[in-house]
Amino acid sequence: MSRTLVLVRHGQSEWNLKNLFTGWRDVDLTEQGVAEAKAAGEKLKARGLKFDIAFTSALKRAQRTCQLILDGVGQGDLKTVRDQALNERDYGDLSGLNKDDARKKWGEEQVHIWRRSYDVQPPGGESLKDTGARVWPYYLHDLQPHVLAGGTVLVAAHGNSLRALIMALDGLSGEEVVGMELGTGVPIVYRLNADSTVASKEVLA
Ligand SMILES: O=C(O)[C@H](O)COP(=O)(O)O
Repeated sequence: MSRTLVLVRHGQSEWNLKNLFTGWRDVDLTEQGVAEAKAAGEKLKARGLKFDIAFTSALKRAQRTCQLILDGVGQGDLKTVRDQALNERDYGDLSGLNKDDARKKWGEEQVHIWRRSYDVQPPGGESLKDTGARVWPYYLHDLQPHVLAGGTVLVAAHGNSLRALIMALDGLSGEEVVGMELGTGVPIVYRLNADSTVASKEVLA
């Protein structure tokens, strides 16, 4: 019984590089982002991991990361489910703005609250709580059954959709999640118990 769940934030995107709020805007990976996704595939291959199914978002930076990882582990044709439930948090009116310009306009503290707090919505956008309200049910209904059936499942998604998922998996509070940062292209390997609790977690940094 593998019961393994691998979470990977997409590689660096064009707007990560430009320091712009991205959210649901559909931007591509940079060359560095492609290299990070390939490196994630190599790390997972070195672990001997073989996936039964892959899940990704409706956004191309996550989809390309997913495909590059699958190519890297020699499973380029694996069934991959795309769903916008796994999309990045919707950054609303902040989408497309430069993060440093936003700090100058609204202050460091307000921007940090918008980016990292649990339940404060950025203007016109989703809080992490809102994001979790779509990610967690999707995990429970569509994804977790594959893991509990003994499978090995890849999820290539986004900084905040994965923060919401990890918050629930790790049982973090709204205060604890504020300090959580996910690196681009860094695989996080969970092994679950039969009762769906977490048996182990390893970050392949
Ligand atoms: O949508 C974005 O801008 C990034 O992917 C995540 O941004 P954050 O680190 O500001 O949450």
